[in-house]
Amino acid sequence: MSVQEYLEKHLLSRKIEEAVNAAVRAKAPDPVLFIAGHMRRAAPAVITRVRARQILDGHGAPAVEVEVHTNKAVHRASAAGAGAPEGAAAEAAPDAERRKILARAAADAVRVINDKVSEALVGMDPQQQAQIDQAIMDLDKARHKAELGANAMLAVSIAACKAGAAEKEVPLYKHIADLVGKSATTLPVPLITVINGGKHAGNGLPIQEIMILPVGAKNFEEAMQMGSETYHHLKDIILEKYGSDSCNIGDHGFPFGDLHMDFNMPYLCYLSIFSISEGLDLVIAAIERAGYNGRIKLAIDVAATDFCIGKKYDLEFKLAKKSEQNFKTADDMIEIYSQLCSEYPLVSIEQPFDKDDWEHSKKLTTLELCQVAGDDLLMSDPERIKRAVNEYTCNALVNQVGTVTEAIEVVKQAKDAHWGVMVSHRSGDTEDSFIADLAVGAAAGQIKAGAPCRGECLTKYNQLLRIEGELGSEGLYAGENWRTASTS
Ligand SMILES: C=C(OP(=O)(O)O)C(=O)O
Repeated sequence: MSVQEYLEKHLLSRKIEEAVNAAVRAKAPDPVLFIAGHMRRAAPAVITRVRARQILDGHGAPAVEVEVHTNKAVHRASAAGAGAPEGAAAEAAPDAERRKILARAAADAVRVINDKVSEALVGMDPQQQAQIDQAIMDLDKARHKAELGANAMLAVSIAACKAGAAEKEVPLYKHIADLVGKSATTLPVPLITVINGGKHAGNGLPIQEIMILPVGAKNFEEAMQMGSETYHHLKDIILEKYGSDSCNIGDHGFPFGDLHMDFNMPYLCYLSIFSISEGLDLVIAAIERAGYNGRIKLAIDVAATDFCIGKKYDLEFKLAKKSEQNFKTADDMIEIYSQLCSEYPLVSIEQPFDKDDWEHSKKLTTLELCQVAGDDLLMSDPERIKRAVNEYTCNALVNQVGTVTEAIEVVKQAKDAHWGVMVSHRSGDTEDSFIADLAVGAAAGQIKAGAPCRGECLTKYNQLLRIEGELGSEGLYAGENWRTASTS
């Protein structure tokens, strides 16, 4: 592009004139410096380099942090987990060894970003998210995100998205809404995890999460207040019923409790419960004690892929002693879910069957008992979503995906099918709060970001509190419309 073309493209001749007029009006003592400052701000931002480093995520595992530099500022992002997919070797390795494998993967991703990704993105306009994401994907196409790793790619994409928002001088959620083609005024209902089980905790509970949804709150701030009160009542109930050993994560993250274990334990990983209804009973008791009966609903993430053996579901997969009666068929599981939906205010079930069990997921969805959200089943993969939409295999999307553009595409796909959209964190996430802005920008209606405790979870909820404050009377809490907010 010639200098003349560049000036014309960015309307710089007019901006030079404006800068000169402003210098005259301000009686600038040094007009050249004044005009230069003006023009630096008026010049379009371009990416000048991309830098990556290794950090630790919420599991204390190696993760990749990325900085996108423009001629104006530096924008930082990170995503949970190592740079590359963990692969069978890492999955099978003992924890300490796994850390080494993940560190090597993260180091590889850092090298690729500093070298190849930086070179590919230099000179690009940070507002052109789709082009940036395409350039990242093109680098890794042949390897299906194996070279960079999905999480490292996501970190680059998010950092670029933040740079795009800064260049437009709008909040991040507004920039995302522009990319989606929506207005950004809907605050999501938080699905707040209050009990962890499955592979995420050391108790006997087979399912991964029990969550509360304060749908009866008047706004997001009240929703978080209701959620955190209930969470702390739950702690008291657990202490009364099972004793202090049951709250087994200390304030400072030590996994077996420390002197501070009476306060603010991150997740309620008590050792003594085994059944889903036992967990739900505790949460219902906490909701009642907090005085929010009827205003808080329940959700579960079964993460059933983790305990599907052959075609059966081992509800005692973490127990040494097993009984045949707790080895359930998929049809038994449908019975269990139907029973739970009739006995509790259970409004959402995530990943109720194995990742490839399309048939039973469809059977459950068709019963219309509650929202059925696909996580492993869909893998945020447009082809799998298309099939699920056609076959009505589920009716909500859990969104965890490779680049911002891909996330937006699958959200649109889900919206077009009139599905619910749940923007989700990763377990052991980093302190990046991007998904809060994504949930508002994409008008998802639902966000799942963990307990009302621990920095990596709170950073998302706190960002939503800021956004609600910023939107003022324009902000609308999804509340009872949490399933349909994304489709309006
Ligand atoms: C948050 C989740 O956990 P993970 O990051 O382990 O998939 C989930 O399964 O929804």
